[in-house]
Amino acid sequence: MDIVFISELKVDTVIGIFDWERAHRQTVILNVELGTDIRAAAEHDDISKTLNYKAVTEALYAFVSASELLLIETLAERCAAMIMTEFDVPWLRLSITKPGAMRQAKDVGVIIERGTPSASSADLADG
Ligand SMILES: Nc1nc2c(c(=O)[nH]1)N=C([C@H](O)[C@@H](O)CO)CN2
Repeated sequence: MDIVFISELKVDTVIGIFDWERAHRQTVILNVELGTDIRAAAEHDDISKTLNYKAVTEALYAFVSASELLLIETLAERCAAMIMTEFDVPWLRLSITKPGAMRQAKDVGVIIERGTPSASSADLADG
């Protein structure tokens, strides 16, 4: 399995359990690794044969920006479901951090992995 990734996507959104957090947008940072197979795109040098990171980034940005959730857990699950459904991704690892949420810590957040890493027929043939 190959991976297309998006690193340190910054989005301002309404997120948090406290009253003040409902009134001010805060920055969250997302990192996403998307399971895919890049070989057909590489062979044909063709964007239509791969997972277009521009399309995923724009969809993720719009989704997070429009959300108004309490927990980063909920946001992570919903982002994962959206990406897997809309982009037909069989496996992903996604982290969301909320820098500055805890002044004692540089960063806090969650990391989730969802789906099953796919082995292509070529992988299986490679042994
Ligand atoms: N596991 C979590 N813990 C906490 C969350 C969260 O979303 N997941 N959120 C908060 C507050 O909103 C916090 O960010 C404010 O400082 C606290 N703990």
